[in-house]
Amino acid sequence: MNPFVKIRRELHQIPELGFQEFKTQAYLLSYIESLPQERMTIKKWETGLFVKIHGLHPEKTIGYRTDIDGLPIVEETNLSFSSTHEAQMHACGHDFHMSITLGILTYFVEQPINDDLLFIFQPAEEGPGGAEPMLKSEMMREWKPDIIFALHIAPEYPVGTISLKEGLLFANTSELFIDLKGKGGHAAYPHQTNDMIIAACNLVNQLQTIISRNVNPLDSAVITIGKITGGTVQNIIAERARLEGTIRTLTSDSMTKVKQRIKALVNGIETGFECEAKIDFGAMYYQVYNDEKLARDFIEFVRNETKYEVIECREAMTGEDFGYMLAEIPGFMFWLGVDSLYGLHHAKLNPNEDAISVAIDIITSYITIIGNN
Ligand SMILES: CC(=O)N[C@@H](CCC[C@H](N)C(=O)O)C(=O)O
Repeated sequence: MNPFVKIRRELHQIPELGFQEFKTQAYLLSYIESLPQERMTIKKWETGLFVKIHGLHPEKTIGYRTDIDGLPIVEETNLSFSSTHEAQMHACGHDFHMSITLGILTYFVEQPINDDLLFIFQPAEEGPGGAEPMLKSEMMREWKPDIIFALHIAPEYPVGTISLKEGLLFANTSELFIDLKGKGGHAAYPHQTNDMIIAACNLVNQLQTIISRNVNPLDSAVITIGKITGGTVQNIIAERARLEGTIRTLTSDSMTKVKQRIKALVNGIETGFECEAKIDFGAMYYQVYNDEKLARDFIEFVRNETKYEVIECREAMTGEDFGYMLAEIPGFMFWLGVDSLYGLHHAKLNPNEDAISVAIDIITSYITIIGNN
């Protein structure tokens, strides 16, 4: 078996949520420390890592970033190497991202190039966000790369295909948490209460009118409420309800507008249902904006210099805190085709492992060219 497929399977078994990636960090460290250390410096950052491979005649530093966290999902793949952590799963491909990164790192330990390489193992991409604090860290100040790139698995594309575009690739995001508190009571006496289940249901419907009636239809925005909790038992009118969701917009102006409208509608719910509401916009991620020249050069490189296929895609409403790194360092992100019937964040996501060697092949060839010039 390809050693990086084996590594992927081992990492797949130990998914951990943001800033709790202790076993993951230990696994990564133990592998990286087993490689020859002469040209390598490793620094821990929270539950992540910075690993520098010193070049032969460095003129610049090339950065490559992987995320390392999992999601709170009960895995349903039935794979022999399914998650051993209860209700946690690598359902966004970060196990792939990590094993590919270790494959690239290993290659350049064995075959050094002129430039320095910085590998960034970043915690908490799914939330609350590790990229922004990592970017502000002492280590990043000292080792800041001159260019940086990363990939994300794409279940909808076949293996052997990558996909990207110049400019905007992923949306701006903001988490959304709304707590409602009213007067609960006996299920048979609704007139003596103000039911937070009814208030929450109304609010969920009203929130969608922001997308259909407040955002310019030629722009794009999404509000998803992914979780509702409230009440205690079937015959008690609920005193509390909580909505948890996320907002996605293609522009920061739309994000500001959507948030203003959410506040207005929540105020309306407070008045209409005689309750109290608290809004928390949680973590925000800046859009992923690919440097136009670097993305174009990479597209031409894969198209002309490799046996793989490039699809020039449209932007997506996914979010990625790698956007913060791209806002400060020129670079790009691309999608890696992994051909899974089930998509990202699905309990049955099962990416094709042949994509691991495809990614290692493309990226090591690309870095060899740009890192020896
Ligand atoms: C690639 C991907 O799926 N990223 C996540 C990022 C989540 C950001 C944040 N926790 C939020 O929910 O807004 C995504 O859901 O797009």
